[in-house]
Amino acid sequence: MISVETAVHLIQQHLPDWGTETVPLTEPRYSRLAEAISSDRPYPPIDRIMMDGIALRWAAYESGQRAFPILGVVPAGEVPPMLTDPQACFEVMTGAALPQGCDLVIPYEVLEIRDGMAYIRHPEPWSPYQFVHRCGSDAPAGQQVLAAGTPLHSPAWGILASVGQTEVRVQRRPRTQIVATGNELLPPDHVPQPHQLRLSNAYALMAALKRQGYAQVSIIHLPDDPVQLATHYRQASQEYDLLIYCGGVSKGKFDYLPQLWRDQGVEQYIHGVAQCPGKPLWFGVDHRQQTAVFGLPGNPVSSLVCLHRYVLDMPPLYARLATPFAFEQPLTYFLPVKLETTKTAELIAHPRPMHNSGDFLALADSDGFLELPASQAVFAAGECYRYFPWS
Ligand SMILES: Nc1nc2c(c(=O)[nH]1)N[C@H]1C(S)=C(S)[C@@H](COP(=O)(O)OP(=O)(O)OC[C@H]3O[C@@H](n4cnc5c(N)ncnc54)[C@H](O)[C@@H]3O)O[C@H]1N2
Ligand code: MOO
Ligand SMILES: [Mg+2]
Repeated sequence: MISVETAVHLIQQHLPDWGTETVPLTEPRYSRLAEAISSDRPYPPIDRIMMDGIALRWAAYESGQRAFPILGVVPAGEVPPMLTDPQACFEVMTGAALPQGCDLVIPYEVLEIRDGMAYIRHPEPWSPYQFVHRCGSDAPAGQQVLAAGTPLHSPAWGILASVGQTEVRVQRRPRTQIVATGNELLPPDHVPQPHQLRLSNAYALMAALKRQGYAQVSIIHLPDDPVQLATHYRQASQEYDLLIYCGGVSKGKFDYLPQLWRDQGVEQYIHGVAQCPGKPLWFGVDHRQQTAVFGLPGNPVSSLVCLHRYVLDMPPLYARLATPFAFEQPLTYFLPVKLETTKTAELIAHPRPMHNSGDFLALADSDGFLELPASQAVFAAGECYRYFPWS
């Protein structure tokens, strides 16, 4: 059996490149930018007023003048007027452009406004351009503001809107189908017999994928029937870039999938990884239509852990084990944990062990899982390990 590291490497090496796609600003979703974005003009594009108050000449204030006639009021969104009298001022609002001839803003809190005059009641040693966000000080026009590959979190969408990018090229998310297999499974709105269960895994997997920006994800349920599975595969491999099967990949009499995929021409790269849970993991690529096939083991914790470890693009986080843990087998162990963040900026992972990989209720009080390496059997409190948050 191969190691987790080898499995990750094989997947990175053989996963098809699905190219890029254009996403409109009106439908923001998580992916990575496929192009660099530059500022269309200076940022800010004006000398932007940062406090409600008055704008005046610093030289007049510096000379000791404390009473200023008000020439008018300047709201945001208007062409800035000209200060025609160097001894006068304008009332100005946050976000307005600094009137020409002014180089100081004084907030209302230290002023008294009466009979068309502004009186400075609490003078302070202000300097030129105090409370002014200078034109171009954040970025000049034409400067790269988002690099290709940037993860599209909410700030990035705000930046795109600001520079007038109404659509953007992103790394294309594959058209994905989750294929839940098993005669024992029923849709969640059905009442199962004791020997039946609702197909929970598919919904957990779909939720995780959607949060990662996979916009096109569907679920299908198929029985453990080789003819139906093969018919479905032939059609689905034409329609989808990524097929995520769940169940039917181990050693059972009805675990038809690994042989079926091979018969259908899918090149197998992985079957079995030295890990717990998720040992029977399968991965292959149908090179004729660039379709990737993952066979996630059916046990609910196994399928969810494998999705996070091998399919999703997860950030490299590390957390400290709160209490000792032991796992004797020479397998990488994925341990569900509840995360605590301390005021000294440490991530502390409290084990939330499960009874076995079918115990998905144990995940209710977890935030993610730690990856405990196969080379160790005993894991001491305080040791740091890679942490994967649940998507
Ligand atoms: N002789 C061996 N038996 C098993 C081995 C092994 O190495 N040798 N591996 C075990 C491990 S580890 C796992 S994990 C499971 C994986 O099994 P399969 O991928 O073949 O999955 P199934 O047999 O179809 O189902 C396993 C389990 O999960 C439940 N299940 C399946 N799909 C769903 C779903 N969509 N929602 C909820 N629950 C689901 C299913 O009912 C079974 O209880 O094999 C071990 N056996
Ligand atoms: O991988 Mo299985 O998930 O150990 O039960
Ligand atoms: Mg099985």
